[in-house]
Amino acid sequence: MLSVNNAQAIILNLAQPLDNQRDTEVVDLLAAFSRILAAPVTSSLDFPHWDNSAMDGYAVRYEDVQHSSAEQPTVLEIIEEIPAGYQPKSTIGAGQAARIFTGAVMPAGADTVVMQEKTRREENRVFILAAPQPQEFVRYKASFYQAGTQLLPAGIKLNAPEIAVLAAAQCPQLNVYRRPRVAIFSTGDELVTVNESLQPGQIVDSNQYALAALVKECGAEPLLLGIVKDEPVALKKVIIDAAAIADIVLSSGGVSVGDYDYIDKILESLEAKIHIQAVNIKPGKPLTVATLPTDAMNLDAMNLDAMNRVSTTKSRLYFGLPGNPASVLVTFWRFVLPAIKKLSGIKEGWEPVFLKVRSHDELRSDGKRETYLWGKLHLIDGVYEFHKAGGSHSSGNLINLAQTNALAVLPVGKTLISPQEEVEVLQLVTP
Ligand SMILES: Nc1nc2c(c(=O)[nH]1)N[C@H]1C(S)=C(S)[C@@H](COP(=O)(O)OP(=O)(O)OC[C@H]3O[C@@H](n4cnc5c(N)ncnc54)[C@H](O)[C@@H]3O)O[C@H]1N2
Ligand code: MOO
Ligand SMILES: [Mg+2]
Repeated sequence: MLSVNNAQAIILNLAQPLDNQRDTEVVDLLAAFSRILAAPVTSSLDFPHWDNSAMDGYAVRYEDVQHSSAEQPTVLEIIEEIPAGYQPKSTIGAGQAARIFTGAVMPAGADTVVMQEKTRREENRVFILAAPQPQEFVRYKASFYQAGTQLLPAGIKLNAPEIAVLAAAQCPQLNVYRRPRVAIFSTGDELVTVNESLQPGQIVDSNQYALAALVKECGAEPLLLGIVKDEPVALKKVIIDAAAIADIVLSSGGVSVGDYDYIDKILESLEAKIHIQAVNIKPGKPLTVATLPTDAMNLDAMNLDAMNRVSTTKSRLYFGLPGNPASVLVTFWRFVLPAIKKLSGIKEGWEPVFLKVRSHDELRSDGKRETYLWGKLHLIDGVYEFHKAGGSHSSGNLINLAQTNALAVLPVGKTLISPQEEVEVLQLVTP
């Protein structure tokens, strides 16, 4: 059976980034938070914009003060006071200084700032009580960034530091990738919505909610197509509809070997190319990954409103996730999330990041499949420790996944991780 790593490689190869021309939109700076920059940004401003002081003190000529000490202070005449936001008028000559404040423009002639604490003031004279370093406490024009060079590259996520940089560079609007559109539907005759009363044999379609939340969490737009019966005609229609409006299609259920598991057969009838049908992972083994040829499905003939057509790419990535609720979450985190990241325009860092931590509990697997156990990372004296969730780790049990934030991984062949032993974990929620 296909290993988890090989499955990940196949999926990342299939996921193609949005187009950096067509699949973009212009948004205001504040709305750009957590979006993906679609075009590099260059500024015509230097940073700092001009030489300025890093301290409250005195702007001096280094050559005047280089031999100063508490015993033999240098005495300078103060010829100007320069607060922040003020353009200095005079040039500092031999034996002269300017009173200056943090962030204020350096006056011509001065090359060094002496911090206030190393001076003594007597009316319009200042006593320099210690020799500074040459150019000390001057933040030189363009020493942080040079105008005309690249300020930010395309394909990065705009977090608080990038938003601040863009504000400083006076970029009120940004060109970002549009959010990837992810169609979601659930399959199963036993499923009802949260509002419907449960009849014998029925359960609530929790997967749709789980997937909607996961898709939102990674910055994509969920398109909810509801519950579809285990019925080939209805399933075929929803797959065609989903492919017409989304970049990625996610279904849950119907991918195993049961008589009512139709997904793979319908994909074949739509001339989809099935790349993966099973992965050596627990939970989540019967995972289907396919590409849907949009032209073969005759989407154009469906007379869809051009605005509803989201992409001119020749195929859609389809994930038929296994129906068990724990399998849906685990396969999303392990396989779908990297694909959405790559599609979203992010340039790198698509793969999941594993941390090596200490396990608080004994972790067991039959060693046959790469096994994921859910639990919580606790910080103990600054070191992360994995605490396995109590209760059943059946893929049908959703309840004890609540309030977890990590998945511990037991590789194939590993049947036991003892308490205090090291384990690799996938961190799910940033603490
Ligand atoms: N003979 C075999 N049977 C099964 C195998 C196998 O290899 N041979 N694999 C098992 C594994 S592993 C998994 S995982 C499941 C996958 O099943 P399907 O993808 O076909 O999903 P369903 O049969 O439709 O449902 C499975 C299970 O999940 C519940 N479910 C389905 N959808 C939802 C939903 N939207 N919200 C909440 N719960 C849902 C459903 O009621 C079933 O209990 O196959 C095993 N069988
Ligand atoms: O692979 Mo299934 O998700 O173990 O139950
Ligand atoms: Mg089934």
